[in-house]
Amino acid sequence: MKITDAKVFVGGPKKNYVTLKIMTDQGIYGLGDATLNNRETLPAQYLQDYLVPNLIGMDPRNSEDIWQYFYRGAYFRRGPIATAAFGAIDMALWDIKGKLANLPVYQLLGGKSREGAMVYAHATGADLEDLMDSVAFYVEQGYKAVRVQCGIPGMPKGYAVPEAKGDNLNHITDYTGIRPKVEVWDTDRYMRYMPGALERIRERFGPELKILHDVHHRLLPREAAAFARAVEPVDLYWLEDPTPAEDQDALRLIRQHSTVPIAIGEVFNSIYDCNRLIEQELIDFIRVAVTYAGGITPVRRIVDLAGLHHVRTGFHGAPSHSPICMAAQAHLNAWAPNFGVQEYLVLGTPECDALFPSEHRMENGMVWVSDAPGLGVDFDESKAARYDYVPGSHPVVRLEDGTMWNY
Ligand SMILES: O=C(O)[C@@H](O)[C@H](O)[C@H](O)CO
Ligand SMILES: [Mg+2]
Repeated sequence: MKITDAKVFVGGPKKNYVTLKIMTDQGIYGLGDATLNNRETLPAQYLQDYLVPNLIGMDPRNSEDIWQYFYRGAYFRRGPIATAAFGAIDMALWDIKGKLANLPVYQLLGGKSREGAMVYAHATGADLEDLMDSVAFYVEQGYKAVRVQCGIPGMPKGYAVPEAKGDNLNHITDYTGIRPKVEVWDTDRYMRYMPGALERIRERFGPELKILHDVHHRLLPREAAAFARAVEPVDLYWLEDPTPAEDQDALRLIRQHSTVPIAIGEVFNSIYDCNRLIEQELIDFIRVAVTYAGGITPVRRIVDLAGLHHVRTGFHGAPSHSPICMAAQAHLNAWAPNFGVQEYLVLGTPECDALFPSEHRMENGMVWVSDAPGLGVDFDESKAARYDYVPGSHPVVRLEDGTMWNY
């Protein structure tokens, strides 16, 4: 069996999805997602210029060797542009493998450990009252877990939250131009306000709701330890990205002062970003994405390593991932013995569903994986032609005096 060709598409409904389609001499094709949020053209270019020409003629069944060939073959290792491109290839090869075997990918991983996989929604609010409405909206739809973020009084231009009340959809990446919007951050205001706000959410929604909160890497280690201690009474499901991702030792200080579960990893792109945190049991949830971390092959290894150390999965699911990445994660979630939760934002516009037809379903706060062979997502090329690349950007954040800070 041989790969005969591969095509890269960039575009989508209000998104720049990077979709890879690998064709074979047996008529079977595979699909992968290389969307690197707000830098989408770069993995596309890497695929087109280097990886696709080398793929042609390879046996698509050898997904492990192909992954190693590109990873080691690059000489310069890791980095999200490369791993997003490798990730798309790897997803497409698992898709082909499943179609060849006439089995859904979760069967190739070891079958189902559960039926539905719990997801968490993003509730956001310009202020706490607005956030409460947003949480109620998701609870009414049956979500069991909700991430909560709201504006901080006195802090201008928010915190990855809407500026206007009632605008509760998460659209962090802005497609009105290449120059990022600037948010303003004030740690003191956040530290004073947010623990009490989280307690009010717990009081209003009761003990059952799983409440998650994302700090977006903005606290220094001592501040994060103090914050984690302050939110202990809230009984959070997780506290996400409390400190800048590069300083892994920062998490040790948090551990010494609090038992709040820590989730990290959405900006990681290899097992080498995860292994110390997992082995030293400094985290409770690993948040890699199948696209950014290089595909199903390496992420399965991360999941197995995590399982040895009681670390559960909580894969990234921001709207920048196409339905193909979300499908790959749905298969891993169905299998993983140490599954925790899956982040889920409403992608399912009619336009997106038409471009990526599938039988994967979201109901009652759970994802129900498709039983179709392979990843179970198709791609309608005839509809892809109507979407072009639209320059966009992720916001940046500065302190009030102008100092650049961590998003
Ligand atoms: O946990 C999340 O989904 C967020 O941290 C987003 O990934 C981030 O704002 C990038 O848009
Ligand atoms: Mg996050």
